[in-house]
Amino acid sequence: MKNNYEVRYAASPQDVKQYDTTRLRDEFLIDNLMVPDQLNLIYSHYDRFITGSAVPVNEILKLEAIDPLKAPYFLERRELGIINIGGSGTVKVDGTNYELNNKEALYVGQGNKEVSFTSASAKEPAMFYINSTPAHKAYPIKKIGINDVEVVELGAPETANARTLRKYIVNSVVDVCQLQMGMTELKSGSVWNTMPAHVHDRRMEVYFYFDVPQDQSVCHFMGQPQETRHIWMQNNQAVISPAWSIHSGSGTSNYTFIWGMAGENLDYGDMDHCKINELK
Ligand SMILES: O=C[C@H](O)[C@@H](O)CC(=O)C(=O)O
Ligand SMILES: [Zn+2]
Repeated sequence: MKNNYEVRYAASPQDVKQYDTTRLRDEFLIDNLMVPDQLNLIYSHYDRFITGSAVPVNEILKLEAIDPLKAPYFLERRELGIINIGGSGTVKVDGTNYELNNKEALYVGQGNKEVSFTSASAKEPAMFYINSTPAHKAYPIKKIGINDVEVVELGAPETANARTLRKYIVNSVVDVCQLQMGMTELKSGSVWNTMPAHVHDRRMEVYFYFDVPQDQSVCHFMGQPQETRHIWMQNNQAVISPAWSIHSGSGTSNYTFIWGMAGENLDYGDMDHCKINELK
């Protein structure tokens, strides 16, 4: 089965100011992830960042070189990060199997030719979330288990932003060209992520919201700090955050999200924080 893909162009903040709800969602919201037996990819012109998912149920899903890459295979000039948010599954890279349980990750460096995805059980399929960025060097494949991540506790219950941040694919854990990925889990009773908000004009970012309880939702905030907009996000949806945009959210309950970044540097802490009482 062929990989499905969609291309999204980059937009200037001056243009985005004029967007209505539909246009904002068309440009930035990704709402076709985690579809059973499909491998779906969204190619963004922001840092040529690809967001995708593979949910193998009855089929083996293979990562293919989509047309915009003009490459013989997907990773010819790219690196790849995968985090499994479903049941146990396997990522096979050039003949070697890597088992990924729930919330385990795999970094696959440039130059690997064949990548495929399978689930251990069709009843509880693996749900592979995928990020990929251009790469200039071939770094080794590395599995990142739950004990390999760097953990940071952030926020407080009083400000409804108590959360655990887990850095999976950052350069202190695995050698990478430009991709960074991690997961942030909101504590029960806390709803705000990335507040105080920040921007990093050096890097774009994609947020993927999951483990959102049934009938609950997350309101994602984007835009320049003094010109914000919001997008209501449902479970298993992602949103592209341009380098000029804040990326923060508030839920009607707690939830978890995966963040992925790419761009100019690998310094996770390089952010320009926005004063909460100056946001508009
Ligand atoms: O640049 C860093 C990213 O926006 C996220 O890692 C922030 C985040 O998960 C949080 O504060 O909750
Ligand atoms: Zn950020």
